[in-house]
Amino acid sequence: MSTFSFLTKLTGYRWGLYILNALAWSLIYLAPIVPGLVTKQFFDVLSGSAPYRFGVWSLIGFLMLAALARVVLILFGFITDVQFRFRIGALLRRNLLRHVLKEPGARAIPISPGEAISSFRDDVDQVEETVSWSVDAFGMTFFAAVSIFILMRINAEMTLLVFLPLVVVVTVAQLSTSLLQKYRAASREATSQVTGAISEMFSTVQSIQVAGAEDRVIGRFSRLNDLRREAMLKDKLLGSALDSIFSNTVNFGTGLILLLAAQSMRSGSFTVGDFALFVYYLTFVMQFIQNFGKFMTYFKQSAVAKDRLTHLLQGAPEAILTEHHPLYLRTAIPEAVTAQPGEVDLLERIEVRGLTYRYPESGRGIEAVDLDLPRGSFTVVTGRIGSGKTTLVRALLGLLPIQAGVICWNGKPVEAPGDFFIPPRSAYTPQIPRLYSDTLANNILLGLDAGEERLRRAIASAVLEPDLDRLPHGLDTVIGPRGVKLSGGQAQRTAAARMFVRDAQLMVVDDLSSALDVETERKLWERLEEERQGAACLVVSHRKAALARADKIIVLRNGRIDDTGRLEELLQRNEELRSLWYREE
Ligand SMILES: Nc1ncnc2c1ncn2[C@@H]1O[C@H](COP(=O)(O)OP(=O)(O)OP(=O)(O)O)[C@@H](O)[C@H]1O
Repeated sequence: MSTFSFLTKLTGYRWGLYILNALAWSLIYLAPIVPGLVTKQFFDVLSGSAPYRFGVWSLIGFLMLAALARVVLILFGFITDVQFRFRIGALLRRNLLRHVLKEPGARAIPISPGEAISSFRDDVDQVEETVSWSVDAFGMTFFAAVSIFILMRINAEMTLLVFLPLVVVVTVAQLSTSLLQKYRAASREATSQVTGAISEMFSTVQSIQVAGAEDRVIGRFSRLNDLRREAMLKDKLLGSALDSIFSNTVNFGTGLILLLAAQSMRSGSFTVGDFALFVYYLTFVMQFIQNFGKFMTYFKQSAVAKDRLTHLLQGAPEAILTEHHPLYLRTAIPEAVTAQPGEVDLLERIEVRGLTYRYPESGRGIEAVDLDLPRGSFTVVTGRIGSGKTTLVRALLGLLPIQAGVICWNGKPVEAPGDFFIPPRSAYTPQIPRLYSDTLANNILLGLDAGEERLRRAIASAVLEPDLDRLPHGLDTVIGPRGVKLSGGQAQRTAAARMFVRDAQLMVVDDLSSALDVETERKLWERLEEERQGAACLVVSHRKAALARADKIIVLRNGRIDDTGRLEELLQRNEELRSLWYREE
């Protein structure tokens, strides 16, 4: 999509407001035409070149009125401008965020969070700025056309001399914009790198300290800042050089006009009023030239911004960015519709055939995995480190975009696993849980309206009660980055409680071994058995307590199924399982 059609589609979100805005700004830019003519009349009256029609005070009154009208118009123009640009900026951010949230977890954003924040903030601002400046371009062009017409009628030769610099400036700007575009992209990139580095440093403070890497990290940060300074300097220098060319070319034109006007006035072909009109309009023409150049620069810069925003889409159609959706600025945002237990198709059986996902970066992952998860089953996926266990559960749940294979729920193919495998159909305890700076209860519920009893049951199933007693405010203790820091095991059990409270029909648990000692693990599986009410469990584990309980064990090796069966059979015939089992011992 070209930058022009991108901006047009975005503008189309609020055509009415845009037209109102363009109208307001066109009037604001056209407004000086009237005081210009009044000024001309004023001087012609004073110098006796025009008949005395209005008194001097009426002329002053006209000028005041024109100024007042312009002030009111500018006020109106600012209101329409702010209303319009806020809406298109918000739409762009909304569409991007929605796309990011819909992507499978592993593909959410192709850059660091810091860089993504930069892009959401600066690139969207840039696009907003360009669309907003387009109305100024219209207004200024109208003004230029009308004033040229009036001035040409007075003195065509001099008028050309006023507008000649314009052609020069526009040409220079056009020639240098590709260079400016390059510098702008480099400076944005360098800024993102710095923001990204800050975000990485803050999130890994402990690792940096443990590794004694402070000096190296600061050194790298300093190098990134140097690169940014260089890139910003080039960008700003070229921008300012262009600005200065714009204004000085016009100043040069002004000088020429003054010389020519003096000569014609002496010869009597040019009145004082004409002179006043030329000088008066010239100020605005200067503004037009500078601002038009600025608009063209913005336009080029928004091409860079658009490319960076498109990069965040990771190959999805660009049209996503400009899709029209409600923003709910004045009305309440509708509640998200989530299915309740009992409203979804009750699980009978999940069948997975040929599930394949290979990480593009390493070429490793899983290949042609088949899986059957009947209602009430307890399936354990096991294998060595790196055999593909996590990849398998994440691909099944739609957290990785599967490259081949089909997943069926009760015989019906699941089109978008990421949207489908959510509570109350499924719930998941990942290997590395994320906790938020909020109370323990809110971390478990995450907005779910579950009631005290269900929450207590989930905590018991996750064997989290002993930890609860030790927290200063129990369930109301603030945990996470800004609160009490939980141990790795406690964090994982909190994540398990988060899964249990959702009463899902498929429960997926990725390796709880670091969260549980042998005794606690036994308790957890026992309580799960009592509470799960027929839910199917898919558990990644190499621990005996889980393997011994499994209806079926799936042994993965190098991303493929090595064998499947019950523990006793596999211990007899599968070398891989035997080595895992006895290593545990
Ligand atoms: N983000 C990634 N990018 C590239 N390769 C990856 C990525 N994540 C995992 N892999 C590779 O894919 C393979 C399977 O990884 P996976 O995490 O599924 O193994 P696992 O059996 O769950 O290991 P563990 O027991 O350590 O959890 C490994 O060889 C790993 O190196």
